[in-house]
Amino acid sequence: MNGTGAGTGATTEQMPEQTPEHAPQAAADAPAVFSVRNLWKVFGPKADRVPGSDLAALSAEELREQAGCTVAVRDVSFDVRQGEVFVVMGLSGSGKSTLVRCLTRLIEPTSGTIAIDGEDVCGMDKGALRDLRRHRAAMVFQHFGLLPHRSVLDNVAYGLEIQGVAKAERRAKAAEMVEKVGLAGMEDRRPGQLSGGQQQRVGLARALAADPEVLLFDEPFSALDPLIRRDMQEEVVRLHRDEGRTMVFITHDLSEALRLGDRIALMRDGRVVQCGTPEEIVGSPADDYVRDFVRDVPREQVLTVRRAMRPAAAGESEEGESLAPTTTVAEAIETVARTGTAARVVDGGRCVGVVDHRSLLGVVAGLDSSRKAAA
Ligand SMILES: Nc1ncnc2c1ncn2[C@@H]1O[C@H](COP(=O)(O)OP(=O)(O)OP(=O)(O)O)[C@@H](O)[C@H]1O
Repeated sequence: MNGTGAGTGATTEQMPEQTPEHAPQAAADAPAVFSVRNLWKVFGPKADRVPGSDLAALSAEELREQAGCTVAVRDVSFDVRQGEVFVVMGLSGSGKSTLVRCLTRLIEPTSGTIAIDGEDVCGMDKGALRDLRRHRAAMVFQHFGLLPHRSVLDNVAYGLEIQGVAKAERRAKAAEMVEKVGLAGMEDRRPGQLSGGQQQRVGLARALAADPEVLLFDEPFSALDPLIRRDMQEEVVRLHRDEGRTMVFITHDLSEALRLGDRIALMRDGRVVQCGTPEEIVGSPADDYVRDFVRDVPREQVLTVRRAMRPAAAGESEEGESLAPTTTVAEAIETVARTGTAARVVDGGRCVGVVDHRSLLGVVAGLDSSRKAAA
């Protein structure tokens, strides 16, 4: 792990377009689907003596030498809210996969609590766990493990087959999902006759066919070339927008996290160093590590006019173009440059502030960083 954000910086070209295609943010007061509290995962002998003890204060290296243990997840707490895309981001080895695998106990947590819809995951027996993984929180892996001799349709129907769904019903459901992920007309092909991106879509359709409450994605697109990867990201955004399904998405790629996430948990050495919206992470980094991580992000493409606005002066709240509070600073710059005047930020029919050349440039230059983004 290189300890800095070097190499993770996003270029302008890679940056998210915060256009209306981006799914609406899940409401901050939406109920939690997953609630994780004080979660630890320690690998190694007698791992359960580590959380909360003096051993936990040792550096990773000391702990490995003295106790033969590795702390992959260290005292992590967060909620995944209904309808949001929750991204877990961090460099290689920071604990992302371990954390997400703990959610459905594909990896057994060492200590802490996990609940799904208020139900204790750690107390589930084998049957309840199977049900959890199949119906409630399905995982989409980087390698989908498609069955090579089966058609696209049968691959998609496979999960339903395991569940004992009758043939006609599962084929009908599978056909619907194949259509949903944009593979209509390819039902009879074998996986080997598909491109990498199309194979990913088959895997996605298979996970969707089980109609899980939450989709868990483990770096599903990291092996794809950039254009196909972009396609698949848009597919995820579209699915999310159409269905509002809750998603947890692991990535080590900052631009992917910013493009997809309603909220991002940024991990370092097993800890969540900051959990917030893309705007909070980029606009109000919690520490130097996060600041370094997001250093190359074009701020104007992530930050919104909420950060740039100032109170309206007399007469200003009735004049000028109106912008939604979710408008990016980049879009607002275009409006202000075109009209040559300040623009109003209007929320629910009420003018909540004004942006002008100066306030917008202040955000681009980072002069706003002492100011917190409005909630
Ligand atoms: N089964 C295991 N036994 C021992 N240590 C493990 C095991 N699995 C993971 N680790 C360690 O836990 C830490 C976190 O690993 P994890 O795979 O969760 O990270 P990650 O952020 O998902 O990395 P990547 O992006 O490379 O997949 C690493 O130091 C890793 O070496």
